[in-house]
Amino acid sequence: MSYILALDLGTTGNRAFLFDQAVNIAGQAYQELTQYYPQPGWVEHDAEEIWNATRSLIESVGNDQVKAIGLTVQRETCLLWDKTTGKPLHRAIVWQDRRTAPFCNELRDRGLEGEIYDRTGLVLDAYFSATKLRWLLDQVKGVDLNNVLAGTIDSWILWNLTDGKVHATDHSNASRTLLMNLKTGQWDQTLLDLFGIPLHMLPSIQPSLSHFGDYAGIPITAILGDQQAALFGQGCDRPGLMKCTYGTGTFLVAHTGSEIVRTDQQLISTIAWTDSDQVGYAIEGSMFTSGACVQWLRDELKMISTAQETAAIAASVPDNGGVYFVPALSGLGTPHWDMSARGAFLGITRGANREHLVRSVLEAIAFQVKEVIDEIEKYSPTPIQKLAVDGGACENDFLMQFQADVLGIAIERPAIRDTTVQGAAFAAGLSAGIWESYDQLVDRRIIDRVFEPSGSDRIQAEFKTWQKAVDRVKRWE
Ligand SMILES: Nc1ncnc2c1ncn2[C@@H]1O[C@H](COP(=O)(O)OP(=O)(O)O)[C@@H](O)[C@H]1O
Ligand SMILES: O=P(O)(O)OC[C@H](O)CO
Repeated sequence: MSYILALDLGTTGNRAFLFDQAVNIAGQAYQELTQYYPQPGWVEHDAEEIWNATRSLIESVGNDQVKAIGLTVQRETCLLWDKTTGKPLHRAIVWQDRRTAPFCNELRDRGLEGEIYDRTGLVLDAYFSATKLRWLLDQVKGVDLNNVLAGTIDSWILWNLTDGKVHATDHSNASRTLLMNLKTGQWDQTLLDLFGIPLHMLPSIQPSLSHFGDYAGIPITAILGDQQAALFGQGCDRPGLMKCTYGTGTFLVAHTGSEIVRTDQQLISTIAWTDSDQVGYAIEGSMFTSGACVQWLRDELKMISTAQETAAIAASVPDNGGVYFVPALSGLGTPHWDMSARGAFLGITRGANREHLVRSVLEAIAFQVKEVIDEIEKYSPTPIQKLAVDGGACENDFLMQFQADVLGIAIERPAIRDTTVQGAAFAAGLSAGIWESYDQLVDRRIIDRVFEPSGSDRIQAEFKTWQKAVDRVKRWE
C-alpha cells in the first residue's frame, strides 16, 4: 500500500493528513499555532514553531510507506533566515499584518499602483509579501546579506525538510509576493528594484505540481498556496468553477482557465496552479478576518468558550437586534482595500445582548462574501448557481444557512471540510503518478449538505444596513 502525506500549514494552526491509495484518510493530526500581536495592527508567527510542529505532525501520522508529500501553506507570510545557522532573523510577518501600510501609501502617492497591478495582478496593499520583506531587511542592517535567504512559509519549510538543500517556491505562492510577474511566472527585476529585494535571496520558482526535493527519501511532489490547494481539492479547474474557504479569513477563488482575467482592481488576479505543461489562473476576493473574529470573541472578549457554540447562540435570537459588526480587525480587503479601516459593532441599543453580538459577527462573515460574489459575477461566464464551501468555519450551520439566504443561491458543503489538505494530497499523488485521474479523485468526494436559500427579503435590507456600517469605519486610522 502507498500513502500520501499532506501538510497544511495554516494561520490558525498546522495539520497533517495521511491518505491511502484508495483516497481514505488513514491518519490526521493538528496543532494550534501561537499568534503574536506586538503592536496594534501587527501579527507575527514564530517560524521555528511552524517547523517544529511540521516535524512532530509528520512523526505522528507518517509511516514507512509514504510515497509522496504535498505541502500547502498560509500565503504571503514571509521571513528572512540565516542559511549558515538555519535560524530566522526575526519572527515571520503574517499576511494580516498592517505595519507596512504607510510604505504602501507612499508608493501609491508616487503613482505606482497601476504599474504594480499590471505586472502582478495584485493591489498595492500591506497584505502581500514585498513590503513585509523590505521592512524585515531594514531591521537586519549590518548582517551579511550573502548569508540571508528570504521566502514565504512554503520555502522555509521546504528548505528545512530538505536539510537546507532546496530553496524553492511554487508559482501559486510566488504570485502572492508582489514580486512575481504574472505573465512570465518569474521574479520581476523592476519590482525587485522598487522594493529593494536582492534576487539572490529569493527562492527559485517551480511548477506547483513538480518534484521539489526529498524529505527522508520521500519526494515532495506538490506545493501550493492554501487557497489554491482548496480550489484544486474542490475540482475547480476551469472557468465558471469557484470555491469559498472559511478559515482565519475567507477567500473566494474562481478559476479563469489559461487566461489572465484583468478586473477593475477590486478582485485580484493570481495563479491557480501550474504543472510542467500548463498555467492556470484565477481571480480572488480576499476577506481578511472571519474565523479570526470568532477566535477574537473567544480569546480576547471571552464571550464564548468555543467557536462551535456560536451557531446555537446566533440561532437563539430571531434576528441581530439591530447590531452590525464590521470585521475589519486587519483592515478591509476585497472590494474596499482599505488598510486603515478598523473593526466595529454598530447599532447597539440598551436591549442588545451577547447573542446579538455573536450573531452579528457570523452575519458579517456572510455579508462580506456577498460583496465579493457581486464583484465575481461581473466576470463569471455564466450566472452563479451555487457555491462550494470548505474550511474550519463552514462547520457552522447557522453561518452556512445565512450565507445561502444572503446570496440567494445554494451552498454545497463537502463531507471532508479540510479541502485544503485534501487538495494538497490530490496534487502530490497525481504529480507522483500514484493517482492518474484528477476527475476521478474529485468525483469521489461526498457532499455532506446543501443549504438552500430561504428567499427572505429582510436579509437583503440588512445587507444594505451592514454596508452602511462598513462605510462608517473606512479610513479610520
Ligand atoms: N463552528 C465554527 N464556527 C465559526 N468559526 C469556526 C468554527 N470552527 C472553526 N472556526 C474558525 O475557523 C478558523 C479555523 O479554520 P481553519 O480552516 O483551520 O483555518 P486556517 O486554515 O486559517 O488555519 C478559526 O479562526 C476558528 O475561529
Ligand atoms: O490560513 P488561512 O487558511 O486562513 O489562509 C490564509 C491565506 O492564505 C492568506 O492569503
